[in-house]
Amino acid sequence: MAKVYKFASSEQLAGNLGSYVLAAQEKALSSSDRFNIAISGGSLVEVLRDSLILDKSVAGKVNWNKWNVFFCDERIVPLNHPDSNYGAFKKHVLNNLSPENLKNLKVFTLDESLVFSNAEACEKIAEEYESILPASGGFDLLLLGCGPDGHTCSLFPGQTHKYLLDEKTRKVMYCHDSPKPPSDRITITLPVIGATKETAFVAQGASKQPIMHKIFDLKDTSLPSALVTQLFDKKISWFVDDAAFETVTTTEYY
Ligand SMILES: O=C1O[C@H](COP(=O)(O)O)[C@@H](O)[C@H](O)[C@H]1O
Repeated sequence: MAKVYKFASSEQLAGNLGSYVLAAQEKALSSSDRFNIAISGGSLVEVLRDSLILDKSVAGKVNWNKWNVFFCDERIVPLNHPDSNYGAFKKHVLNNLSPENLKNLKVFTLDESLVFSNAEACEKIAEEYESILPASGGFDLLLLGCGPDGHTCSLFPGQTHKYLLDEKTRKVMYCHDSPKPPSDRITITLPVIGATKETAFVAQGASKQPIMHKIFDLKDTSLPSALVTQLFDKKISWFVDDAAFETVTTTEYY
């Protein structure tokens, strides 16, 4: 069964998510020199700032110099564009770190020189990103968001984007015609999530109530966030707040 951790406030959620990330960091560094983590964009980035920078009980224990940071999905825009997931992470997290913490921190972004070209270039961005993912063992931790339509990473529900969920071998895919702008994106695939040691979703706020009901009460696995939870349940944790989970009645978390 997947685990659901529910909190009354966003501060509590952030602190507990921070402790969860630290535990994954320690576990990884007990057998490796580097901690391989992939993060999402959207609302998650500000939660990361609250967890890893502003929560002082967590901040001092983050071993940034041993982190390899990747992106679960990225929008194909320049890295300084307001829609860039890297750009958001830089603004909210990296810009708040000291030069000492940044020395050996590695952040893996898409190849910006190919941005704003044609579909062929977008495919190339996906191929190149796939080639720089951790070679063996996969990720230690993925941090995922969940959109109001049930998408996670840039895995969207519906027939048009089924090719992304159906992918069995590629690790990174070009997502075209995204229903949420910007239209061109890259995303990790289900095989990558399946090979990851632990995965946490974060969902906060009343706007997430309808989708939480569909994922947990209705168990609508046509929704990528529900599908990921069903497929990899034992390795999945959800960090939610009371507002997002207010209308969820089940305690059977897959
Ligand atoms: O477009 C995206 O949206 C999802 C969900 O974002 P949220 O703001 O609704 O939490 C995000 O996880 C993904 O990385 C991003 O590209």
